[in-house]
Formats: sequence, C-alpha cells, structure tokens
Amino acid sequence: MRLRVLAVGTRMPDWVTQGVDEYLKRLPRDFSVDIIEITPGKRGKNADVDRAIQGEGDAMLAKLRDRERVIALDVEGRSWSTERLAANAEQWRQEGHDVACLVGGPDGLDPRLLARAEQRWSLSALTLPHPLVRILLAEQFYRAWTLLAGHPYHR
Ligand SMILES: C[S@@+](CC[C@H](N)C(=O)[O-])C[C@H]1O[C@@H](n2cnc3c(N)ncnc32)[C@H](O)[C@@H]1O
Repeated sequence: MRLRVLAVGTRMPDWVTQGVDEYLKRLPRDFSVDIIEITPGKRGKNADVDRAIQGEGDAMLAKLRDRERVIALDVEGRSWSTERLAANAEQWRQEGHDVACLVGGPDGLDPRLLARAEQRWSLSALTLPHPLVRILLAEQFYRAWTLLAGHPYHR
C-alpha cells in the first residue's frame, strides 16, 4: 500500500515541515506516507478565486493515479476515530489499494475532486489551516500504525 497526501501549498514554514517529518520518519516502509505539494493558484486583488481553485484541481487530477482510492479532507465530511482510520488502513493494505488523501488550499478543494472522492473525512468541526491539517494527518497515520502494530504510543 502506498499512502499519498496531495496538499495545496508549497514552501511550508520550518515548523510545519518539522512537525510532519517528526511523525512520518517513524513509519515503516510498508506504511510510508508521501506528501505531494500542489502549487497554489494565483490569488490577489484582481485574481479570480474560482480560477485559482480550478487550477489547483487540474494539478491534483493530473497527479492522481489509476486505481488510487481518493479521500477528500473536508470539514463537512465524516469524522473517523483513530480506530476507524486504523481499520480503514488495514483494509486498504489487505486489498492492496493505494490511497490519496486530498487537502485543499485557502479556498478549499475543487468540487470535481470532492465528487471524485470515495469518502470525505473530517478531522473536526473546526475549519483548520491547511498546514495544520498536514501535521494532524501525519500524526494520525503514525498513531493508526502504532495501533495496528500494538505499539505503546497509542494508549
Ligand atoms: C483552510 S481550509 C479551506 C477552507 C475553505 N473555506 C473550505 O471550504 O474548504 C484548507 C483545507 O484544509 C482541509 N481542512 C480544513 N479543516 C478541515 C477539517 N476540520 N477536517 C478535514 N479537512 C479540513 C480541507 O481539505 C480544506 O480544503
């Protein structure tokens, strides 16, 4: 199984990169998570936000692989417990599925990607900044792995 996080945003501040790496470096090769950065569309005084979202959507669609399961990170999605995430990950692993989790930019995900996603996953009812979403995902994937591995980190 290959897990990928496709996330809008480049040149993250050090605290974000360090926070993400802190958890991802602990994962074994057969449960590794790759972060794929998507260049944000242009925003500004005269820039069209819809066009920016569409450009980000085009870039994400181009990166998706055939047969990859698509999970959209969406505040309005379903909330998963860590146990649910671990069970999902175990099922993906057993079925040999690769998985892409999609994180939108400042204006959210392109509706085409929300439509393409098999599931929408909410991390909380709070709207979170996208850099924090990366760190939370990294920690929760690590926590899910520790749960499956019977490691004391999850207790
Ligand atoms: C700053 S938020 C975008 C807010 C935007 N108004 C929207 O409607 O999506 C950036 C991205 O972070 C992710 N995100 C933010 N809060 C989330 C939450 N509570 N659960 C899951 N994903 C979240 C989503 O992928 C979102 O597209």
